[in-house]
Amino acid sequence: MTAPAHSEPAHRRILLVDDMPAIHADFRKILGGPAPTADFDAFEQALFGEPVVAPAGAAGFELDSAYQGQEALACVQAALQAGRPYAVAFVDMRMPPGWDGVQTIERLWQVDARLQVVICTAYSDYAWHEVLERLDARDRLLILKKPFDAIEVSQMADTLTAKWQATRQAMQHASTLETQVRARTAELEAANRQLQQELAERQRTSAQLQLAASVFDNAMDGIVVTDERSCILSVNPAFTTLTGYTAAEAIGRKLSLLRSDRNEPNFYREQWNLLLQAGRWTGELWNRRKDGEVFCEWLNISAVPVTPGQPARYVGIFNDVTALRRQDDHIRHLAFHDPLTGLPNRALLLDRLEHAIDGAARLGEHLGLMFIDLDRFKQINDTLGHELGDRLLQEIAHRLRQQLLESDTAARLGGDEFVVLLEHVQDPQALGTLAERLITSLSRPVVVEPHTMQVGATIGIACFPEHGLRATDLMRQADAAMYAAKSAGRGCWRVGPPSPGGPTD
Ligand SMILES: Nc1nc2c(ncn2[C@@H]2O[C@H](COP(=O)(O)OP(=O)(O)OP(=O)(O)O)[C@@H](O)[C@H]2O)c(=O)[nH]1
Repeated sequence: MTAPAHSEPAHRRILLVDDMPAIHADFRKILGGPAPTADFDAFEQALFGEPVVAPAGAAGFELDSAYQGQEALACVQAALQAGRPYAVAFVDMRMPPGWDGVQTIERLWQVDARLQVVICTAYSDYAWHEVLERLDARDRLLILKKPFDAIEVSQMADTLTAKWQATRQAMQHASTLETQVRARTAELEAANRQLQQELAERQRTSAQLQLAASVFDNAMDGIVVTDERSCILSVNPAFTTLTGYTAAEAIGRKLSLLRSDRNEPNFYREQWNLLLQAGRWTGELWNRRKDGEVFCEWLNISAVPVTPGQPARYVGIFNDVTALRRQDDHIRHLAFHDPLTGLPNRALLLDRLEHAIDGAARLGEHLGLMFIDLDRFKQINDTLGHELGDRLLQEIAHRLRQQLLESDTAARLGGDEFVVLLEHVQDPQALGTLAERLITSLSRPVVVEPHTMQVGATIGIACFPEHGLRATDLMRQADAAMYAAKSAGRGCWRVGPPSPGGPTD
C-alpha cells in the first residue's frame, strides 16, 4: 500500500487490490498519483498491449495500493477510521497466496458496505452468476475484464466515485433531514407537552369555575355581587327565593331596592364606612321583599380583592333570620315580662327605674314609684279557682295600663303585687290623686261570665328624689309605704317616710 501523494477530495479515493505491482503502476498512470515502484513496463505491455497514457481529466484520484486481500481490508478499516473512506476498490480476482477477489470483496463489504467494487480479471475460478449471487452484489459491483482499456478504467473510476459521492451526499442529506425531522419532532413534542399542560391547567381552572358556579347556584344563602356604587351585578337563585326579585329584575338596580325603613339612614352610612375601612361588614338588617314583607337578614359583605386598575366588587351573602329574630325577641320578652299579664317584670322595671332616675337627676325632675297590692285576692283563688284568679290579674293589668301615660311603666312583681313607675312628674302632690284613681279603677268588679269578682287595692308611694336617690331605696320605701297602708286598713294609699317638703297622705 502507498500513502497518498496529496490530499484529494474524499470521494476521489480509490483502492487498487492486486498482487501484480505492474497493474498498480498502470492504474496510477491512468488515475493519477505517483507510481509505487518503477519498472512495470513489461506488465503494462502484457496487460494493455500499448503503453498506458493517462486520459485527459482522469487525474485527481487518490489511489492507494494493496497487494493482498488482508492488506486491502486493513486499508479500508484505516480509511474508515480516519473518516476518509474509499469510494471505489478495483479488486483482482486471483491474488495468491492470500484471499481471492471474492473473499476479499466479502471482507471489505463487511466493514464498508458502501464501497463500490470493480472486479478486475481475465478469468475467474467461479461462474459469474455464482460470484454475483454469493456477493449479493446488487449495484455495488462491476466487472472489468483484462486487458484493461485506460478510458474504460478512467470512466469507471469517474462514474463510480461520482455515484458513490452522490449516494453519500444523498445519505448525508437524508441524515440531515432525519436530524432536522428529529429536532422538529422534539420541538413539536415539547410544544405538545406544553399544550397538554396548559390544557390540563385550563381544565383544572374550568373545573374550579364550574364548582364555584355550582356553589353560587346551589347555595342556600342569597348571594349578591355589586360594584362600588351598590349597583347589583349578579345574584344567585337563593337571592330570588329570599327577596322575590328575579336576576333580571335585580341586575342593574341599586341594593336600596331591598331597603326597608326599619334601619336608620345612619345605619347604612356606618355600614359603608366600616366596609371601606375593614373590607367587610357583618350584621343584621331589615330588608323588604318584592311583595312588601319586611324580613330580617344576617348579612356578610366582603370586598373582593382586585388587582390594581380593576373596579371594586362587593359580595353580600345573606340568609333570612326573621324567624330566629322573632324567637329571640320572644325569649327576650319572656326574660323581661310577666307571662300572665304581659307587663314588664321586676328586672325590666328596675332597669327602667334606673334609667328614669338618671334622666330625672339630669333634668331635675320628679319620679313616682307606686307599690300596689290587691286586697283579698286570695279569696278569689280560694273560692273561684286559680284560673279565674289569673283572669282577674290580667284585667287588673289592663286597667292599670289604661290609667297610665305611654311614658309610665306598669309592672307585675309577682302574685298580686304590681308597681307603677311615673316619669316626668310635675307635681308629686298629684300622685295621691292618681293613687285614688287607681284604687277606684282596680276596685271595680271584674266580670268573667258567669262570675263577678271584686278586689280592692292598697298603694304605697315613694318619690324621687325625696325618698331616695337609688332604685333599691325607692323600691324599699314604696314597699314600706304600701305595708303602712295595709296596716291602716287596706283600700288606701300612703307615701313613704315624709321628708321635709315631701308629699304626705
Ligand atoms: N291566680 C293566681 N294567683 C296567684 C298568682 N300568684 C300568686 N297568687 C296568689 O295570690 C295570693 C296573694 O296572697 P295575699 O296577697 O296574701 O292575699 P290577699 O288575699 O290579697 O291578702 P291581702 O293582701 O292581705 O289582702 C296567694 O293566694 C297566691 O297563691 C298567680 O299568678 N295567679
